[in-house]
Amino acid sequence: MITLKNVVKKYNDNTVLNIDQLTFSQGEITGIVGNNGAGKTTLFSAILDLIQLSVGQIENNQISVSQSEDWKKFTSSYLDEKFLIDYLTPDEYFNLVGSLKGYSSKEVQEFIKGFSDFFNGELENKRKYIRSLSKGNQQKIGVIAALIGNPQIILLDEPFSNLDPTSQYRLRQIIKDFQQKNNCTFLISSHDLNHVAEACSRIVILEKGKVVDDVKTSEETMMRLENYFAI
Ligand SMILES: Nc1ncnc2c1ncn2[C@@H]1O[C@H](COP(=O)(O)OP(=O)(O)OP(=O)(O)O)[C@@H](O)[C@H]1O
Repeated sequence: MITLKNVVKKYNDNTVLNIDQLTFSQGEITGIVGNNGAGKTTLFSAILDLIQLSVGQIENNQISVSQSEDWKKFTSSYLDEKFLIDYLTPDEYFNLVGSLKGYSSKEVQEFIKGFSDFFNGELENKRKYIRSLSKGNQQKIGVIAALIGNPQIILLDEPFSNLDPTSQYRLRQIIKDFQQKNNCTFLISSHDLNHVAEACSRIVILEKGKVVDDVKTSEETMMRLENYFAI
């Protein structure tokens, strides 16, 4: 469970995140939506302790993220390609991530095999360096690497962007299946309302750093999102 209390992030006088109280419970898939600059990436960076808050506190399973590293054992994420190591091949990168989590390369390869449809024959057993792959394929590597090691909390920043439509649908299913199997918590930011409404059990709308809506996904959710964004 992740809890935010009185969280404020300012850059000079510009307040980009301002959340009184927000909780993400175990087993939820929450979609974070909002227009450009709404604060989605800032929220994720704050939860991952990649930026220092101006005010407030964030706890991940009762561990203050800014005061201990213990939450990193059960938390994983992919925000952007800076998370990758571009002079490795995809297999080398997966093995490296696996080894950090105590998995043998055989176990990692076994796990990775389960995503061969998603990789579409372009990533496994290829001698290409990550830096020479397309943005979409780089993104696939980062997202699947984030699933290695049975994490309990997974943050994905715009995981559907850069992916072709077939891969978007496959990723949606991968997320849902992984959550069901492991009862883990996903936080997913996205501009794709359709995928968010379909994959997520809860949707939080951010606007100028504030939570302006927070709903359980239902049949009306898509209409509610369209009404909000079609202003
Ligand atoms: N290092 C920084 N210095 C100053 N302002 C920043 C910095 N990082 C982010 N911001 C500002 O914080 C606000 C929120 O940005 P953020 O990237 O979190 O939005 P977002 O919802 O992820 O947007 P997008 O959908 O465009 O990716 C923006 O106004 C942005 O310009």
